[in-house]
Amino acid sequence: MLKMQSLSKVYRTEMVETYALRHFELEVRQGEFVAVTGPSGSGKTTFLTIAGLLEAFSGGTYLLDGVDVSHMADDERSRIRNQKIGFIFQAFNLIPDLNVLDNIEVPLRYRGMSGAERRQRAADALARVGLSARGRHYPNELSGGQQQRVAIARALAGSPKLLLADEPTGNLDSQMARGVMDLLEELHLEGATIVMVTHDPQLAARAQRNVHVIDGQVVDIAAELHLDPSLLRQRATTASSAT
Ligand SMILES: Nc1ncnc2c1ncn2[C@@H]1O[C@H](COP(=O)(O)OP(=O)(O)OP(=O)(O)O)[C@@H](O)[C@H]1O
Repeated sequence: MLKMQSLSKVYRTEMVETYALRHFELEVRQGEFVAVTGPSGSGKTTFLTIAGLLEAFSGGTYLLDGVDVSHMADDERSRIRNQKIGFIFQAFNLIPDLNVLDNIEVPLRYRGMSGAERRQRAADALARVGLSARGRHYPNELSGGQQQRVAIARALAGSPKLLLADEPTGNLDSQMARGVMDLLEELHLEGATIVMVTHDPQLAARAQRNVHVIDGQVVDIAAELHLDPSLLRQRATTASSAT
């Protein structure tokens, strides 16, 4: 699904060059749930913005779903981003003046769908995250955990090939964070490919595989858990019955 080879990203100002990523190597297979961890400033967000085609990189190769996006023009890159990628951010990024269903529809406007199809997909995605009754509510009428579920529904509505999450539970208390992690685990068991950046080792432990980044490089992919789906399902059940 995602393959980065010797990827580098340099931020240049007049005085300083910062290598945010250097010889960055990562492969994520379809259906994997990968957590990317590492200290502050190690390059995790830079990796995620490049993986999500939000930012260009300086060198190396990036294959997304078999397509080499390394030298792509900006408009083509945005087209692929809208088609293939769903984003979940720490700050939810919902639009306060739009109700929940309208928020979920926003990215679908770039997919050339009819209004009826957009509404149907938004309703289906909202049902998937268990919030059908909240479609006409506004974001400030929802709890933080519910807002993040809406943001996940928005990411899912376009049926993305790849879900990218940046500290998805960073603004939530521990109970709500558990609910959001349960949902991500369920989506993974249903076949979603998820890459999640997190500071939190406990959250990372719930992913299928951990990738550690230090100083812009992947340093430890030996910490893989390689759990089979039945074990993951068992773990998800235990986690949700504990809440
Ligand atoms: N726009 C920018 N201009 C210059 N340097 C940048 C820019 N964005 C990031 N950097 C630098 O690149 C490096 C990696 O930053 P990045 O935000 O990817 O780290 P991170 O691991 O996500 O950190 P955190 O966990 O604190 O969010 C840091 O040294 C940072 O200062």
